[in-house]
Amino acid sequence: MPPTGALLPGATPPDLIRNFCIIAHIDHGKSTLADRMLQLTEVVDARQMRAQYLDRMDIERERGITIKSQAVRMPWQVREGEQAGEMVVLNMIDTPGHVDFTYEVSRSLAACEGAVLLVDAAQGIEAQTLANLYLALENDLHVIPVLNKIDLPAAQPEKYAEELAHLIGCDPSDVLRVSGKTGEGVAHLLDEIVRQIPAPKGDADAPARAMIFDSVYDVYRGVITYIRVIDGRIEARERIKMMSTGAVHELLELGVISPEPIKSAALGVGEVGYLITGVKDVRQSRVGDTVTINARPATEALGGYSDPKPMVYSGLYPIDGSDYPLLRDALDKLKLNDAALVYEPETSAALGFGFRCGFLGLLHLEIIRERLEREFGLDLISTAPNVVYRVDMEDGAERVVTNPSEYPAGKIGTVYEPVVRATVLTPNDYVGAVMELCQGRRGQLQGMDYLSADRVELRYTLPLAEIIFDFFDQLKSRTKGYASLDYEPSGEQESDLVKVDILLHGEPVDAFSAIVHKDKAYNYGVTIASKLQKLIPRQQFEVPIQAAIGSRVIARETIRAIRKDVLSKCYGGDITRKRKLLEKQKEGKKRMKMVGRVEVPQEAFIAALSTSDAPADKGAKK
Ligand SMILES: Nc1nc2c(ncn2[C@@H]2O[C@H](COP(=O)(O)OP(=O)(O)OP(=O)(O)O)[C@@H](O)[C@H]2O)c(=O)[nH]1
Repeated sequence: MPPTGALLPGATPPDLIRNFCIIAHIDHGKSTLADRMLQLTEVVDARQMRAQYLDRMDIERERGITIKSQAVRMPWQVREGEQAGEMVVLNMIDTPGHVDFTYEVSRSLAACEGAVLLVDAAQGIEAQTLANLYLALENDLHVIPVLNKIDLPAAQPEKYAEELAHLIGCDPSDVLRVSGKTGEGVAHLLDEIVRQIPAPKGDADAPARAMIFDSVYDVYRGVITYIRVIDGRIEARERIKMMSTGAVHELLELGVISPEPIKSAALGVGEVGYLITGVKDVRQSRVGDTVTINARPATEALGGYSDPKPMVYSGLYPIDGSDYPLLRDALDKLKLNDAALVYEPETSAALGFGFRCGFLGLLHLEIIRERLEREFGLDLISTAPNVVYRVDMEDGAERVVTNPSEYPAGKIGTVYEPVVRATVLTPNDYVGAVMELCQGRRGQLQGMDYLSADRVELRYTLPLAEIIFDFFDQLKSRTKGYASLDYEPSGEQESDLVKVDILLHGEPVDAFSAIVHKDKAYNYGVTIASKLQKLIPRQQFEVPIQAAIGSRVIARETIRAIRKDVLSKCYGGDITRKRKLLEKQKEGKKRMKMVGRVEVPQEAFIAALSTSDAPADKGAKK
């Protein structure tokens, strides 16, 4: 239902606009609540409604997570209170909830004046609730505390209202209660959004300034950029300018999403909408950048812009070497929609041609890999993920290492590794288990607070490298699933790191090299060596498998020699049968990779890497 009268896009007075987002821990019901709001405000009618309307990507819907934020304009007629009967425009900005996408969350928040802080009434506050709340407060947002899922038999609204009120310093009676599932309390919440969240303020006469809070590549339209107008007015058919690069673009279309795109002649102060310029790559329309009008440009960009920086690297290789060009094309396509994805060609003696790719985090890696396999039909091997190391050489040179096999030889001075500030929320009973885990991962306790009688917040500094392996799964299993985790980058620290090489018959296998802490080197070496010993078939000569730091061997396994005579079974004189067997053996050899003189089946690499691989961090889901 298109908006009417004074509420047309481009002609809505700021005091009739409310811009808000919903922030929540994963699975606390943000998408479901958003769906109910779409229905109640009648922008989507019941027939069109499908679960999680706003999550457009298939992977998002299947995994139930939100990756790309979207903004929807919802006209709402206030039902109760002083403003009853009045029409207002609510712009809801859906934010991603995972730590990998913190930068996108913070930009979405900056486009709003208020936030609905949604907490599952059966779970209470979780680590991400806190992290998101802090982000919202940093952005000066008005926060409306809301308990969701009050229809659940296990809901404890009294207890958690108390907890929430304590956290944000309000009265427990100010905590709203809704059910995204049944719709209970949602109309009241919309009224409260209008009543509590401040209207946008901006200078309507100033040169235009709009902030980009999302940008999405569309096959048919090119890049669709989501903006929030701060000052002035953006008119359709103007030429716009990106303030970070100075690039000028023709404006092909301007509009709002409600929830399908509706074209508009202009967007004024406080409005949220989209623009299309014909650029083909989201890198030309970056989240956080400021858009202005070329004819009358603003002089100062809005603050807060920063480039996304990859935190985790992994090599991606096609299992079938002839798929390499396909993989390159697929990465080129994904890049159009993902300003944070970086990659460059790399060759591995063991795995052939592939790409070293940089990601924001493990979930990002997993999503990209899954899209490559699913949307482009590729079969891939990914090497164990690693973080970015900085190495100061004794001669004063500095190296940045994104691939363990490029770890410099020679006189190494100091090695630095990235660290994160992690927040773990856990019931009291598991504090010991959590501390043990964090200490085992070289964590340093920074602080500890009781949120309520039985819930504790622990703050740790941890090396990122220790988290990207099974940390999250360990945390969950040691706390019976009760603890939650959130973390953010926090610089780097000096560390006692070494590179462990794995040698087959004296030849290093680059795909298995790893940079690990000195104390863990032995463990890594033994694990990989014994795994390979089981995976590699016997050869015609004895094959030692060694783990080494430099020239010092720290672990060794041996594959004993065997002489495999395939013809021994064919004692008869049938020459065609013999030939067939020899052919078959040749076929088998094609699937082998030669490492020095050793034949290694492709499967051995896959098996060894997939188990030493971080177990797909289930997106911090459960
Ligand atoms: N009983 C009940 N279940 C709900 C309610 N709201 C959401 N759920 C369920 O909770 C689960 C998570 O809901 P989502 O809306 O996908 O959660 P989300 O916060 O959007 O999750 P992410 O997008 O992954 O951050 C789903 O299985 C929903 O069906 C509610 O009010 N009551």
